Amino acid sequence: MTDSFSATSTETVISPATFDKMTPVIQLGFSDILTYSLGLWLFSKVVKIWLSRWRGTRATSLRGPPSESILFGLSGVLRQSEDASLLTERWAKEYGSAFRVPTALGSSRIVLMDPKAVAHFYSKETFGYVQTPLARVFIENLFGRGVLWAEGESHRRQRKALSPAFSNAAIRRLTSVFYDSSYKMKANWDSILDSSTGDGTAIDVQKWMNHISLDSIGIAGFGHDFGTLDGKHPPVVEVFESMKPGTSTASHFVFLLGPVLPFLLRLPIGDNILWRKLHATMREIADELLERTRKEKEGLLGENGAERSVIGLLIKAENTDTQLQMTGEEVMAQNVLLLAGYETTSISLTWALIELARKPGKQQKLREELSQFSGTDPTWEQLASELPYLDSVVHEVLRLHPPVSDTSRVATEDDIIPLSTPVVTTSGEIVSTVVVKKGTIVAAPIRAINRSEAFWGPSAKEFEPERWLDDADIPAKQIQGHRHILTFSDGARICLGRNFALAEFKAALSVLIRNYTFELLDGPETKIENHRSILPRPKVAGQDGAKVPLRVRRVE
Ligand code: HEM
Repeated sequence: MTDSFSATSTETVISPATFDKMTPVIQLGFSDILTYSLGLWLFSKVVKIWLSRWRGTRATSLRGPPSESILFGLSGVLRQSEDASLLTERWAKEYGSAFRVPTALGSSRIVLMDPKAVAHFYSKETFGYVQTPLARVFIENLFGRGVLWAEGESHRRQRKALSPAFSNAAIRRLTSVFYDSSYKMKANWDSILDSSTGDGTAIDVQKWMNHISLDSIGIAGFGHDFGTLDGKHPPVVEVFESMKPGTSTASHFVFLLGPVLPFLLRLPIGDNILWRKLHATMREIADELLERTRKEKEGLLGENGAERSVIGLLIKAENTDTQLQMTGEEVMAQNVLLLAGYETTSISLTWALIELARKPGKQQKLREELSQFSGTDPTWEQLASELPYLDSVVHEVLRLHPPVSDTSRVATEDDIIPLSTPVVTTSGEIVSTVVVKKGTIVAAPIRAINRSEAFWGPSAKEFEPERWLDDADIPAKQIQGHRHILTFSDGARICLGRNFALAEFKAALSVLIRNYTFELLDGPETKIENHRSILPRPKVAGQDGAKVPLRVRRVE
């Protein structure tokens, strides 16, 4: 038998040119990817139609905005829009609180702006509605098969194993970590102010909120000090800073077509390369930190701190309950905490300083509430429940600027979603339930709901912390989630770190506001834009990169 690939066979020696032709994967051009994608999509469409006819039941034919592109539906329009939540809110007014939005390649997704529907949707998280194939590939590529990736029973087990590390007792113990980071930042700012001659000085607050957030999650999450507040520049910061997703044509295509063709995410093109780099860096950090924590558990290292960290507690609990135990791979995949804890909190702190700089009266009101603490810091209990204006400011920032703007899931089975307010279908029928077929993408638009006038009244887009002190019976109270906002999501996947985030947010803000005043350089009307990063960040218009310079003065 001749081996046709053997270079020793004289009849079958393959020339370099022939070899090139035999390795088409390497030569896949953009048009090839598109052609294959369209072929696959057509095939999946035919199968879907065939399956739905075979099953017999019919989905509710919801109304919605018309498509503007055969290839991308309205995905391109939403992506280009400065604030997609305004479009969502407008469509809800026009088509009702459940409507259909055309997406790539003739597909669509159902958007729910109805409280009963949203509560029903979240109540079926991880069983009836699960991460979309695109999100699943993305999460697995980036973090591995941790709690964010898992569904159903596996998700429940991982959550239960992680929960003690986020209990009130655990967060109370971690509060000193948040203060330590905030005071390290203060020492830096004081020396910047000491060396400046003018009336206050311009400081890029976003950079410092990133430092507080990264050092805090390093110590509190993994028992490791990244040292950014001590002037260190660890590789993870470089990777985080270089993340500017969505800027190349290839990444644009992957973003728009990925929801229907998730395999595009596995190709080494566009942002996929960046995400892989981020994954490699996070994996390296998690490896190192876990190794250290394990050694400390075995008493090989004398440092304290690691055993009270989230991962430290997880490792300590290893072997204590076989039902809840995580595999080594699952513990590693909890590196998701690094990104989850870093991005969201630093963005929220930055927005708090921007909003308070826009409204100096409210900044002063907060300072007055905090003035009872001089020479001492609020305890965890005081932060949690004894400072109503601080609590209002924090929740108002989280309502107005949710770092994650929606929850998109795919139905694992046919479902009937109840509505509080009936909607009119394409045939003019009035329905108070929506029949959804298995495989349909359904979304709760967090940002649009949090900022909707229908729920929060005419001042919904304004920064008004006072609304949290007012016990008015507004429609927003029909929304579940954390304190009637969806910023931390809801249901089985509600943010595990929300109490951690709230303690850090409040501790850091209390130090900042007691010690400094903040002003936008060009006045309260300074334009703030979106900067594309892992999650969208604020930036002062015209700045190069995600910079938010504010004039900082010492409180006299
Ligand atoms: C302002 C700060 C934060 C916000 C707005 C926020 C928001 C969210 C949201 C919206 C989700 C749901 C994601 C999804 O279902 O796709 C989530 C999940 C999660 N968050 Fe947070 N988060 C914050 C801070 C934190 C912190 C500090 C940690 C940890 C230290 C953390 C850990 C997690 C984890 C582990 C999950 C996954 C939960 C699960 O899948 O069961 N988060 N967060």
